Amino acid sequence: MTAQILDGKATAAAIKSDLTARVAALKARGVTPGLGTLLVGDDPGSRWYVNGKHKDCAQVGIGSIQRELPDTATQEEIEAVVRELNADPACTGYIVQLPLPKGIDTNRVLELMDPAKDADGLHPMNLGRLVLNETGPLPCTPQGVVQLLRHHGVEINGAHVVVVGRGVTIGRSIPLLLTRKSENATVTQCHTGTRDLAAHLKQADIIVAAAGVPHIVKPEHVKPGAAVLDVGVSRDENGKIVGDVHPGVAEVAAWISPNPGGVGPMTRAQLLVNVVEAAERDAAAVSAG
Ligand SMILES: Nc1nc(=O)c2c([nH]1)NC[C@@H]1CN(c3ccc(C(=O)N[C@@H](CCC(=O)O)C(=O)O)cc3)C=[N+]21
Repeated sequence: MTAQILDGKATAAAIKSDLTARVAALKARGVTPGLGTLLVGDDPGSRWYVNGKHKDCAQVGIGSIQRELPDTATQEEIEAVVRELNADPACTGYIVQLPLPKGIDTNRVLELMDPAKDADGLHPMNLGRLVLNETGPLPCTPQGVVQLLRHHGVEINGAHVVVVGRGVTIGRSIPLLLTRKSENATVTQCHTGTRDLAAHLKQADIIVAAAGVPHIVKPEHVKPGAAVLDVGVSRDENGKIVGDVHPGVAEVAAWISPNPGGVGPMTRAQLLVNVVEAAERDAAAVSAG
């Protein structure tokens, strides 16, 4: 058996085509969504990601506001730019590219962001809204995983999902999304304190591998017919991506997300969704008010 591909590139393209129409409708009402990014320092990887986000914006008609600071920037200088983005009417949503340089209090920066402009869905207010089943921006990588499964018709309702990892970008919040009534999954969260990871993985209908440990999910861990999502991004000595999922898993699973070409493009698409939905909420409030 060879697994079917959970094609993140194609799914992200479909989402972007839907967004293009919604952005045009917003513009017709006089609202232009604009994504801001704040990049601190010049890590080539971070710069590549940020540039990719602005390319995506150009494709769907979203405006771009690019802010940069040197890696010597102080806490105060970073916070000053955050305040400017909060106040800038052209910036309807933004992200502070992570990680920030050593010595910067990242949580203090993130908490200063206007939650209504939080394109990452990682502001404590928005994570709290998710817990309370209120509407708001959703964390991009977890929502990208959910959309990738939905788009390919993989049954989430009633499925047993095993998440490997408890990092802030996905592991900690994906169980919140998957256990909503609209998804209705049963979730087991595994992490470095888990006693028998292999036994948990073997029970899974869906595996979300987000540990950042190369090839931690091996073919013998996977129940035949499972769906396996590879969220891990490690690099080998040539800079090539090595995921959390061993390539041999494709012979056991029914569905597998390639890496690259799986969850990464979906994360980027969801960022645009958050920006457009925030602008749509604003536009609706203006019409109502
Ligand atoms: N505030 C903030 N928000 C983020 O969302 C955020 C961040 N900081 N810091 C860094 C991580 C990383 N990240 C990725 C997004 C897209 C791909 C992506 O599209 N990857 C492609 C290509 C990968 C390649 O070839 O190098 C793929 O998977 O096909 C990867 C990684 C967002 N991040």
